[in-house]
Amino acid sequence: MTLRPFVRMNGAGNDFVVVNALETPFAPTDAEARAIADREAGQGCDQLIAIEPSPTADAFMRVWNADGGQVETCGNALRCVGWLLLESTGKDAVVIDTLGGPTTAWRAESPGRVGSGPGGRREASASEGPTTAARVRVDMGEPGLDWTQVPLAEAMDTRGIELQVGPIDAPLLHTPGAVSMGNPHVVFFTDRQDDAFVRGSGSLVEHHPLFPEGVNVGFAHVLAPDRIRLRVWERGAGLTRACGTGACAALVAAARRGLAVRRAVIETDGGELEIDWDEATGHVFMTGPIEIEGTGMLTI
Ligand SMILES: N[C@@H](CCC[C@H](N)C(=O)O)C(=O)O
Repeated sequence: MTLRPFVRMNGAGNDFVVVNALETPFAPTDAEARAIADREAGQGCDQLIAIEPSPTADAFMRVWNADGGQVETCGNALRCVGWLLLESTGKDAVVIDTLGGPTTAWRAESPGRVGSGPGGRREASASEGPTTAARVRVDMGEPGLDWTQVPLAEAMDTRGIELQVGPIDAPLLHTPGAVSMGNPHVVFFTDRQDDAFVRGSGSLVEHHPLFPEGVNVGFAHVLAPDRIRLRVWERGAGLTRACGTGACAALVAAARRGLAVRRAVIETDGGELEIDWDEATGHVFMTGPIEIEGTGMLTI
Protein backbone atom coordinates (compact mmCIF):
# COMPACT_ATOMS: atom_id res chain seq x y z
CA MET A 1 0.00 0.00 0.00
CA THR A 2 1.39 3.40 -1.00
CA LEU A 3 0.39 6.94 -0.24
CA ARG A 4 0.25 9.45 -3.11
CA PRO A 5 -0.43 13.15 -2.74
CA PHE A 6 -3.05 14.61 -5.07
CA VAL A 7 -4.60 17.95 -5.93
CA ARG A 8 -8.37 18.20 -6.22
CA MET A 9 -9.35 20.52 -9.07
CA ASN A 10 -12.28 21.30 -11.30
CA GLY A 11 -12.81 22.95 -14.66
CA ALA A 12 -16.30 24.49 -14.87
CA GLY A 13 -17.43 21.95 -12.27
CA ASN A 14 -16.02 18.88 -14.07
CA ASP A 15 -13.93 17.53 -11.18
CA PHE A 16 -10.59 15.76 -11.04
CA VAL A 17 -8.13 14.04 -8.75
CA VAL A 18 -4.76 15.10 -10.18
CA VAL A 19 -1.59 13.14 -9.38
CA ASN A 20 1.90 14.46 -10.09
CA ALA A 21 3.75 11.55 -11.72
CA LEU A 22 6.61 13.60 -13.14
CA GLU A 23 9.15 11.91 -10.88
CA THR A 24 7.40 8.90 -9.38
CA PRO A 25 5.39 6.73 -11.80
CA PHE A 26 1.67 6.34 -11.10
CA ALA A 27 0.04 3.38 -12.83
CA PRO A 28 -3.25 2.38 -11.20
CA THR A 29 -5.16 -0.59 -12.57
CA ASP A 30 -8.63 0.09 -13.99
CA ALA A 31 -10.10 -1.19 -10.70
CA GLU A 32 -7.87 1.13 -8.66
CA ALA A 33 -8.76 4.12 -10.85
CA ARG A 34 -12.46 3.27 -10.46
CA ALA A 35 -12.06 2.99 -6.68
CA ILE A 36 -10.38 6.42 -6.50
CA ALA A 37 -13.18 7.98 -8.58
CA ASP A 38 -15.91 6.37 -6.47
CA ARG A 39 -17.84 9.16 -4.73
CA GLU A 40 -18.98 6.93 -1.85
CA ALA A 41 -15.87 4.91 -1.01
CA GLY A 42 -13.02 6.83 -2.70
CA GLN A 43 -11.99 10.44 -3.24
CA GLY A 44 -14.69 10.88 -5.88
CA CYS A 45 -14.16 12.54 -9.26
CA ASP A 46 -15.32 12.51 -12.88
CA GLN A 47 -11.79 11.80 -14.12
CA LEU A 48 -8.50 10.73 -12.55
CA ILE A 49 -5.53 12.58 -14.07
CA ALA A 50 -1.79 11.84 -13.99
CA ILE A 51 0.86 14.36 -15.06
CA GLU A 52 3.76 12.37 -16.51
CA PRO A 53 7.08 13.34 -18.11
CA SER A 54 7.14 13.74 -21.90
CA PRO A 55 10.12 13.70 -24.29
CA THR A 56 8.41 16.20 -26.63
CA ALA A 57 6.21 18.40 -24.41
CA ASP A 58 6.24 20.04 -20.97
CA ALA A 59 4.26 17.05 -19.72
CA PHE A 60 2.02 14.18 -20.75
CA MET A 61 -1.52 14.11 -19.33
CA ARG A 62 -3.05 10.66 -18.78
CA VAL A 63 -6.82 10.39 -18.22
CA TRP A 64 -8.99 7.71 -16.59
CA ASN A 65 -12.76 8.02 -16.66
CA ALA A 66 -14.73 7.36 -13.46
CA ASP A 67 -15.41 3.81 -14.72
CA GLY A 68 -11.65 3.13 -14.64
CA GLY A 69 -11.12 3.14 -18.43
CA GLN A 70 -8.18 5.08 -19.83
CA VAL A 71 -9.17 7.57 -22.55
CA GLU A 72 -7.50 9.93 -25.00
CA THR A 73 -8.03 13.37 -23.48
CA CYS A 74 -10.14 15.73 -21.37
CA GLY A 75 -10.60 19.41 -22.23
CA ASN A 76 -11.41 20.70 -18.75
CA ALA A 77 -8.49 18.76 -17.27
CA LEU A 78 -6.17 20.26 -19.89
CA ARG A 79 -6.96 23.70 -18.48
CA CYS A 80 -6.32 22.45 -14.92
CA VAL A 81 -3.05 20.71 -15.77
CA GLY A 82 -2.11 23.69 -17.95
CA TRP A 83 -2.53 25.98 -14.96
CA LEU A 84 -0.39 23.77 -12.69
CA LEU A 85 2.39 23.63 -15.30
CA LEU A 86 2.22 27.36 -16.07
CA GLU A 87 2.57 28.08 -12.34
CA SER A 88 5.34 25.56 -11.70
CA THR A 89 7.46 26.40 -14.78
CA GLY A 90 6.81 30.16 -14.88
CA LYS A 91 6.43 29.85 -18.65
CA ASP A 92 3.94 31.89 -20.72
CA ALA A 93 2.79 28.79 -22.61
CA VAL A 94 3.06 25.07 -21.96
CA VAL A 95 2.68 22.10 -24.28
CA ILE A 96 0.75 19.13 -22.89
CA ASP A 97 0.78 15.87 -24.80
CA THR A 98 -2.12 13.39 -24.51
CA LEU A 99 -3.16 10.14 -26.17
CA GLY A 100 -5.41 12.39 -28.30
CA GLY A 101 -2.51 14.58 -29.46
CA PRO A 102 -0.52 17.60 -28.22
CA THR A 103 -2.14 20.81 -26.97
CA THR A 104 -0.85 24.22 -25.81
CA ALA A 105 -2.15 26.15 -22.78
CA TRP A 106 -1.87 29.83 -21.78
CA ARG A 107 -3.12 31.97 -18.90
CA ALA A 108 -6.24 33.89 -19.85
CA GLU A 109 -7.51 37.00 -18.06
CA SER A 110 -8.25 35.97 -14.49
CA PRO A 111 -11.05 36.99 -12.13
CA GLY A 112 -8.49 36.74 -9.30
CA ARG A 113 -7.83 34.20 -6.64
CA VAL A 114 -10.48 33.49 -4.07
CA GLY A 115 -10.12 32.52 -0.43
CA SER A 116 -6.52 33.61 -0.25
CA GLY A 117 -6.53 37.37 0.35
CA PRO A 118 -5.34 39.86 -2.24
CA GLY A 119 -3.16 38.12 -4.78
CA GLY A 120 -1.94 35.44 -2.40
CA ARG A 121 -2.06 31.64 -2.36
CA ARG A 122 -2.15 29.24 0.50
CA GLU A 123 -1.92 25.52 1.01
CA ALA A 124 -5.20 23.75 1.70
CA SER A 125 -6.39 20.33 2.78
CA ALA A 126 -8.86 18.35 0.67
CA SER A 127 -11.66 19.30 3.04
CA GLU A 128 -11.27 23.05 2.45
CA GLY A 129 -13.19 25.07 -0.11
CA PRO A 130 -11.80 26.61 -3.31
CA THR A 131 -8.43 28.30 -2.87
CA THR A 132 -7.40 29.31 -6.36
CA ALA A 133 -9.49 30.33 -9.34
CA ALA A 134 -8.08 31.28 -12.73
CA ARG A 135 -8.84 31.19 -16.42
CA VAL A 136 -6.86 29.19 -18.97
CA ARG A 137 -6.92 29.07 -22.78
CA VAL A 138 -6.08 25.86 -24.63
CA ASP A 139 -5.38 25.18 -28.31
CA MET A 140 -7.32 21.93 -28.74
CA GLY A 141 -6.04 21.37 -32.28
CA GLU A 142 -8.07 20.55 -35.38
CA PRO A 143 -11.32 18.64 -34.95
CA GLY A 144 -11.55 15.27 -36.71
CA LEU A 145 -14.44 15.51 -39.16
CA ASP A 146 -14.04 12.34 -41.20
CA TRP A 147 -16.09 9.31 -40.12
CA THR A 148 -12.90 7.29 -39.71
CA GLN A 149 -11.57 9.84 -37.23
CA VAL A 150 -14.60 9.94 -34.88
CA PRO A 151 -14.59 6.87 -35.33
CA LEU A 152 -17.87 5.52 -36.75
CA ALA A 153 -18.47 1.90 -37.72
CA GLU A 154 -19.51 2.87 -41.26
CA ALA A 155 -19.02 5.67 -43.77
CA MET A 156 -21.31 8.65 -43.12
CA ASP A 157 -21.38 12.40 -43.50
CA THR A 158 -20.49 13.54 -39.98
CA ARG A 159 -22.48 16.79 -40.32
CA GLY A 160 -25.57 14.62 -39.75
CA ILE A 161 -25.04 10.91 -39.22
CA GLU A 162 -27.80 8.33 -39.53
CA LEU A 163 -28.36 7.00 -36.04
CA GLN A 164 -31.20 4.58 -35.32
CA VAL A 165 -32.17 4.47 -31.65
CA GLY A 166 -35.06 2.77 -29.88
CA PRO A 167 -36.86 -0.58 -29.95
CA ILE A 168 -35.56 -3.00 -32.60
CA ASP A 169 -38.95 -3.18 -34.35
CA ALA A 170 -39.57 0.59 -34.32
CA PRO A 171 -36.29 2.50 -34.11
CA LEU A 172 -36.26 6.27 -34.55
CA LEU A 173 -33.83 7.88 -36.97
CA HIS A 174 -31.78 10.79 -35.60
CA THR A 175 -29.21 12.89 -37.44
CA PRO A 176 -26.81 14.29 -34.82
CA GLY A 177 -23.41 15.67 -35.76
CA ALA A 178 -20.27 13.63 -35.03
CA VAL A 179 -16.84 15.10 -34.24
CA SER A 180 -13.53 13.93 -32.82
CA MET A 181 -11.78 16.33 -30.46
CA GLY A 182 -9.12 13.68 -29.85
CA ASN A 183 -12.01 11.70 -28.30
CA PRO A 184 -15.35 10.74 -29.89
CA HIS A 185 -18.42 13.00 -29.67
CA VAL A 186 -21.93 12.97 -31.03
CA VAL A 187 -24.03 16.15 -30.71
CA PHE A 188 -27.84 16.24 -30.77
CA PHE A 189 -29.49 19.60 -31.38
CA THR A 190 -32.48 19.77 -29.08
CA ASP A 191 -34.13 21.94 -26.45
CA ARG A 192 -34.82 18.83 -24.35
CA GLN A 193 -32.16 18.85 -21.68
CA ASP A 194 -33.84 17.59 -18.53
CA ASP A 195 -31.94 15.07 -16.40
CA ALA A 196 -34.16 12.09 -17.25
CA PHE A 197 -33.86 12.69 -21.00
CA VAL A 198 -30.10 13.31 -20.95
CA ARG A 199 -29.40 10.28 -18.73
CA GLY A 200 -31.78 7.97 -20.60
CA SER A 201 -30.77 8.93 -24.12
CA GLY A 202 -27.09 9.44 -23.26
CA SER A 203 -26.63 5.99 -21.73
CA LEU A 204 -28.39 4.41 -24.73
CA VAL A 205 -26.29 6.18 -27.36
CA GLU A 206 -22.93 5.87 -25.50
CA HIS A 207 -22.76 2.14 -26.33
CA HIS A 208 -24.50 2.21 -29.75
CA PRO A 209 -22.74 -0.13 -32.25
CA LEU A 210 -22.23 2.78 -34.65
CA PHE A 211 -19.48 3.96 -32.24
CA PRO A 212 -16.91 1.16 -31.92
CA GLU A 213 -15.00 3.06 -29.21
CA GLY A 214 -18.11 4.37 -27.42
CA VAL A 215 -19.03 8.04 -27.59
CA ASN A 216 -19.58 11.17 -25.49
CA VAL A 217 -23.16 12.32 -26.05
CA GLY A 218 -23.94 16.06 -26.18
CA PHE A 219 -27.37 17.70 -26.08
CA ALA A 220 -27.04 21.21 -27.48
CA HIS A 221 -29.73 23.89 -27.43
CA VAL A 222 -28.69 26.74 -29.71
CA LEU A 223 -29.94 29.87 -27.90
CA ALA A 224 -28.35 32.29 -30.40
CA PRO A 225 -25.69 31.91 -33.11
CA ASP A 226 -23.06 32.73 -30.48
CA ARG A 227 -24.59 31.01 -27.42
CA ILE A 228 -25.30 27.32 -26.85
CA ARG A 229 -26.65 25.60 -23.75
CA LEU A 230 -25.00 22.18 -23.48
CA ARG A 231 -25.34 19.10 -21.33
CA VAL A 232 -23.11 16.09 -21.93
CA TRP A 233 -23.49 12.44 -21.00
CA GLU A 234 -19.81 11.48 -20.91
CA ARG A 235 -18.55 8.10 -22.01
CA GLY A 236 -17.38 6.28 -18.89
CA ALA A 237 -18.42 9.05 -16.50
CA GLY A 238 -22.12 9.80 -17.07
CA LEU A 239 -23.67 13.25 -16.73
CA THR A 240 -20.99 15.74 -15.65
CA ARG A 241 -21.30 19.46 -14.87
CA ALA A 242 -19.24 20.33 -17.97
CA CYS A 243 -17.31 18.63 -20.75
CA GLY A 244 -14.59 20.71 -22.40
CA THR A 245 -14.10 18.55 -25.47
CA GLY A 246 -17.90 18.29 -25.64
CA ALA A 247 -18.17 22.09 -25.73
CA CYS A 248 -15.65 22.21 -28.61
CA ALA A 249 -17.52 19.45 -30.45
CA ALA A 250 -20.87 21.23 -29.98
CA LEU A 251 -19.53 24.48 -31.45
CA VAL A 252 -17.93 22.66 -34.40
CA ALA A 253 -21.05 20.58 -35.09
CA ALA A 254 -23.32 23.66 -34.83
CA ALA A 255 -21.08 25.79 -37.06
CA ARG A 256 -20.92 23.04 -39.71
CA ARG A 257 -24.74 23.01 -39.87
CA GLY A 258 -24.98 26.82 -40.04
CA LEU A 259 -26.62 26.95 -36.61
CA ALA A 260 -23.81 28.91 -34.94
CA VAL A 261 -20.95 31.21 -35.81
CA ARG A 262 -17.37 30.02 -35.23
CA ARG A 263 -17.00 31.77 -31.87
CA ALA A 264 -19.57 31.11 -29.16
CA VAL A 265 -20.14 30.86 -25.43
CA ILE A 266 -21.13 27.38 -24.34
CA GLU A 267 -23.24 27.39 -21.18
CA THR A 268 -22.74 24.30 -19.05
CA ASP A 269 -24.17 23.35 -15.65
CA GLY A 270 -20.85 24.37 -14.06
CA GLY A 271 -20.00 27.57 -15.94
CA GLU A 272 -19.33 29.13 -19.30
CA LEU A 273 -16.69 28.08 -21.83
CA GLU A 274 -15.66 30.30 -24.73
CA ILE A 275 -15.00 28.28 -27.87
CA ASP A 276 -13.40 29.69 -30.97
CA TRP A 277 -12.93 27.62 -34.16
CA ASP A 278 -10.21 29.65 -35.82
CA GLU A 279 -10.74 30.01 -39.56
CA ALA A 280 -7.05 30.56 -40.39
CA THR A 281 -5.58 27.54 -38.61
CA GLY A 282 -8.64 25.29 -38.34
CA HIS A 283 -7.78 24.86 -34.65
CA VAL A 284 -10.37 25.00 -31.87
CA PHE A 285 -9.48 27.22 -28.88
CA MET A 286 -11.18 26.84 -25.53
CA THR A 287 -11.07 29.39 -22.70
CA GLY A 288 -12.60 28.75 -19.31
CA PRO A 289 -12.26 28.59 -15.55
CA ILE A 290 -10.29 26.26 -13.30
CA GLU A 291 -10.31 25.91 -9.54
CA ILE A 292 -7.93 24.27 -7.12
CA GLU A 293 -10.15 22.92 -4.36
CA GLY A 294 -7.54 21.41 -2.07
CA THR A 295 -4.99 18.65 -1.64
CA GLY A 296 -5.05 15.22 -0.08
CA MET A 297 -3.49 11.73 0.06
CA LEU A 298 -4.49 8.68 -1.95
CA THR A 299 -3.94 5.19 -0.59
CA ILE A 300 -3.39 2.70 -3.40
N1 LIG B 1 -14.62 15.73 -19.16
C1 LIG B 1 -13.85 15.68 -20.31
C2 LIG B 1 -13.86 14.48 -21.18
C3 LIG B 1 -13.33 13.24 -20.42
C4 LIG B 1 -13.19 12.02 -21.29
C5 LIG B 1 -14.49 11.54 -21.87
N2 LIG B 1 -15.44 11.12 -20.88
C6 LIG B 1 -14.21 10.41 -22.87
O1 LIG B 1 -14.45 9.25 -22.54
O2 LIG B 1 -13.74 10.69 -23.98
C7 LIG B 1 -13.69 17.00 -21.03
O3 LIG B 1 -13.75 18.04 -20.33
O4 LIG B 1 -13.39 17.03 -22.21
